[in-house]
This record gives sequence, C-alpha cells and structure tokens, in this order.
Amino acid sequence: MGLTVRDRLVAYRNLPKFFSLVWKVSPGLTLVNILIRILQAIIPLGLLSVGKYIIDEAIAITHNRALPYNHLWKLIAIEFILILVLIILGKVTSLIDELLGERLTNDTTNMIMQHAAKLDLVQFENSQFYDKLERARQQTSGRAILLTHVFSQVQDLITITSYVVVLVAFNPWVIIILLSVALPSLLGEFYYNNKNYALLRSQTQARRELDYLSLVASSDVAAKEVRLFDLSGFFINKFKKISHSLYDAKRKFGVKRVVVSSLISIPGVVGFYIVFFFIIQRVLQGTLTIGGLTLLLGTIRQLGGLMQNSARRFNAVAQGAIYLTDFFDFFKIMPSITIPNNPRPFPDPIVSGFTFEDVGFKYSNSDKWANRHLNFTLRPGEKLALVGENGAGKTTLVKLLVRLYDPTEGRITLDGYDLKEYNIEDIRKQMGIIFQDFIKYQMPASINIAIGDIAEVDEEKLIISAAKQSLAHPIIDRMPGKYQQMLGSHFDTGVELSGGEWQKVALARAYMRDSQIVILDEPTAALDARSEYEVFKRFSDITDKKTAVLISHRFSTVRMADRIIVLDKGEILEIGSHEELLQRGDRYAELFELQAAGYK
Ligand SMILES: Nc1ncnc2c1ncn2[C@@H]1O[C@H](COP(=O)(O)OP(=O)(O)OP(=O)(O)O)[C@@H](O)[C@H]1O
Repeated sequence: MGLTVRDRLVAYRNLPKFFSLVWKVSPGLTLVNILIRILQAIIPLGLLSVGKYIIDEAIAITHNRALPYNHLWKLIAIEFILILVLIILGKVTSLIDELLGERLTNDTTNMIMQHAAKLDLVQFENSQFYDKLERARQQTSGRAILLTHVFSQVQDLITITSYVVVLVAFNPWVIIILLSVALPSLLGEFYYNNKNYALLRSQTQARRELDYLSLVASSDVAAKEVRLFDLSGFFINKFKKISHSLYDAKRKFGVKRVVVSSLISIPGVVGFYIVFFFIIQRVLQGTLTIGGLTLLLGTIRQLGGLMQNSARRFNAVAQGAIYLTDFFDFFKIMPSITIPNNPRPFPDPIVSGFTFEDVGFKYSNSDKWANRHLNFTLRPGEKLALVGENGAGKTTLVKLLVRLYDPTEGRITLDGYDLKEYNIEDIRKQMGIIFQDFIKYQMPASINIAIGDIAEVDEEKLIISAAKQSLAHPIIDRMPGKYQQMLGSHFDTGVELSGGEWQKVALARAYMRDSQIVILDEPTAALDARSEYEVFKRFSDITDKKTAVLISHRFSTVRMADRIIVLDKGEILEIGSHEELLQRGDRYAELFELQAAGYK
C-alpha cells in the first residue's frame, strides 16, 4: 500500500508538534541550527553572484589592460571566504544534527518508557496497542533522521526561492518554461518514491521473517535445538528463498524506475536548452554579460538538482512523519486502572482480609472467562494455596488480587472496601510477589534480588538476608564476584545459573520488602524436591504472621497451606484444608492420590 496524497498531508500535520518536541529537547541547539541553515541557504546565491562579478571583471581587464586588479582580488577573496564559511557551516550543521538527533532519541525513548510504565497490563495485551508501542519504540532512529530531513528541506526551499527570484528578475518566462518542462520528472520522482515505499512496506513482514530466521539460526537462543535437530540447513534454505524473492522484486522495480525516469527527464533537458538558446541570444545582442550568463546557467543547473532533491525529500519527510502519528497516539493512551482522588489508607494490619464477591474476569483479547463466580475470603495471616490444571485461572486470580487487572464483574474488597478505593501503589508495596515467568535480569546478583524493593538497592545486609531466606546465598557466595557478580550470559563477565538457581535468586525478591502479603506463583517449579521442601519450610516460618498465596503443582508443598482452593475452568471447585479436601474424596483427593502414586 502506497501513501496517498491525503496520507502525506495528514502526516505533514504532525510536523508542528514534532518541531515543538525538538524545541523542548534543546531550544539552544534548535535555534543555532535554524540560524546556520538560513546562512547556508543564502550563501549559494551569494557565491553565484560573486562568480558573475569575477568573470565580468576578468573580461573587462582582458579588454582593458590598464584597469587595476584590486577589485578582482577583492572579489576572489570574498568568494574564498564564502566557500570556506559554507564548508565550515556544513560541518557544524552535521554535528548539531547529530547531537540534537541523539538527544531527541534519548528523550523520546525516555518519554516512551515513562508512559509505558504508567499503563496497565490490559493495554499490553491489546495487539493494536502493542503494535503502536513497538512502532513508536522502533522509530527512534527514524525520528533523528526526520529531524535532519526537515531542516534540510527548509534550507533547500530557501535556496530555491532565492534562485527563483533571480530568474524571475531576469525574465519570468524562464521560470515558467523551466517549471513546466521539469514537471514530468518531478512527478515521476514522487511516483517512484511512493512506489518504492509501498514495496518496502509490503516486504516488512517478509523482512521480519528474515530477521527471525537469522536470529534462530545464529543466536544463543536456539543454539541447542539447532544443533541437536540439525536445523541450520532448513533455516538457511528458507532464508535464501525469501531473500531471493525480495531481491528480485527490488531489482525489477529498480530497472523499471531507471528506464522510465530516464525517459521523462528528456523534456527537462530540452527545456533547459530552449532557455539556454534564449539567454545566449541576449549575450550575443550584448544585453547580458558573460558573467550574467554564468550566473543564470549556474542558477538553472543548481535549481534542477535542488528541486529533484526536495521532491525526493518531500516523500521521505511524509514517510517519517507518518510514524509520528503512532508516536503521538501512544501518548494519548491513558491507563484504565486509576488511583482515586482520595485513596483510603492501606490497613496495617489487615483486619478482615480480601474478599472476592462473585468475581469474574475476561482478558480483553478473549471471549472466554478466565475466572468466574469467585467467592471466598483471604484472611489475614492465612496461607492459601491455589491448585488446578494448566489454564485453570490461578495466575489470573492472583493478578486480580494485586490489581494488575480489575474484575470484569463482581468486586474484590479489602477490609470491606473496594480495592479500587485504595492507592494502587500502596497495594503493591504491601505485596511481595514472584511470578512463574519472573525475569532473569542480566545484571549483578545484588540487583537481581533488590528488584523486589529497588529503593533498597544499596542495603547489602538486607539483600544478603533475603538471599539467605530464599536459599540463594550459598549460590551467590560461591561465585567469584559474590553479590556484585553479573548474572546471565549476555555480558562478558556474566555467569549463567541453572533454572533452579535462578528461581532461588528470584525468590529472594519476595523477602526484600516487609510486606503484609506474599504471593508465590509457582516459583519453585525448577527446584529439586529437597530445595522446594526447604524453601517452603523456611517460607512458612518466616511468613508466620503474613498472609500468603501460593500456587504450586506439587501437593507435598500445597498440603502445608491452611486452606486450598481447587480451581477448574476459572471457577472454584473445592475449598478447604488438606485433610478436609482429602476426606471429601473429590478432585483434590483424586489429584493428590495420582501424584502420591507416582512416588510409590
Ligand atoms: N494474557 C492473556 N490473554 C488472554 N488470555 C489469557 C492470558 N493469560 C491467560 N489467559 C487465559 O486465561 C486462562 C487462565 O490462565 P491462567 O494463566 O490464569 O492459568 P493458570 O491456572 O495459572 O495456568 P498454569 O498452571 O498453566 O500457569 C487460560 O485459558 C489462558 O489461556
């Protein structure tokens, strides 16, 4: 799909906003850039004019040897200075463009990070939102290039105007003829740039596939499987097939473009010679000097080049500006989970607990209820375990509890008041939570633990104590860099941990803050049986007074909980203590027996 004229104009409407963004990034650099560009825009006409006088003066001297040379030397000196200034200004503008571009990139990336942090998980699960975020993020370098394009375009338009003024002053017909003969070539430029853009856009998906193939074939992510399953030939062939078809499309388009644009440039050349003939006649009649001739010819030649460049850039600016729509739209997205104006103070201690009142939840991208008809109370100090098959809704329930989502129906109360009446930051401060898909930060061990309460990142004692509680301490203590040891394999000095070792490190995060509630969503799946037993033994000792929610598939762990909720297809099937549920002889008992039988 190409850009219509309308699309282009709409994209151009983003430019004032873009410009005010650039201005905010650095008023000083922007102003200097504009001033220098204006100078650079008018110097070329100055140079052509000085050239005219130099030639006229030199010819006058050849006709009359008695004339002094002073004037000629002065003109040559002026030209020398102008050229030097132009060269220096060109270098200064590249530097300013680069500096401003880098600051723009940094500031906009910062803005995106800050805004993204304010938004809810709900938004991240919406594919349109995600695409917008991705494009806004990926276009950072594009915005720096756009900056240079816009400034250069304005500069060239000023130069073009100065040339047009000179030609109109000589004879308005010159400009009328030149513009009409140049039109096919300019329109051709527009047309083919547009087509080129459409071609590139239509290849985006395929190019992404190429990136993906080269990633899986040559990165560490899939190295193990690629070798064991001997996949490299398969990936390389797939890569070749796609890349060849992209190359073919590009070659066909490129050849056609060269042929057609060569043909349509003929009228421009013819027009130039018509004008040339007209100007020469004036010289022969003696109404135009040789200097005047070179000024006019120089102006016309440069004008042609400038107009071609501007036409090309017009499209490039439109293409860059169209991505700004994604960028600005991204900042219009507002979080749906909001903080009330006068939030209730978080109870300390919690008195009656969290109550789910017929709570149901559907993910925005799904018609299925992930949780439905949840009715129960999580009492203060209680250890509650959630069990159920994959996809039963355990993690979703926990996400509702910490207000990563709001219920689609029903409500959750804390000490009798809707969770929405509390400050979301207070709620999260009171929760030590580790999810099954915790992040392995490619950072030092101490930071990996301090993630649980990043304000305490410099509190080494606290970090070590958290590590001791989660059994991570012996692992970290063995490493050469101890708590400053870089973890993961992305950086040179990094040490990779086993799955279970990572879990112990991540688990320490839950112990970093003195929260009233601790939530462990299958944080022990990669631990060996002894470690899991020890982790939970310690966990229940340490969290004696704390409220805890635990998700696990291991019944040896689950049975330690005060109460167990068995979830099935998002709904509560059973609720009770281990003994009660065993006595009922229903699903829990069945699953427990099944697992116990496996160990017999
Ligand atoms: N981000 C999401 N978008 C859409 N649907 C989701 C999303 N996350 C989970 N679901 C769906 O919601 C249902 C409940 O998922 P949930 O992750 O709560 O299950 P779970 O009991 O924790 O499973 P597991 O034991 O596999 O971790 C599943 O059917 C799942 O497909």
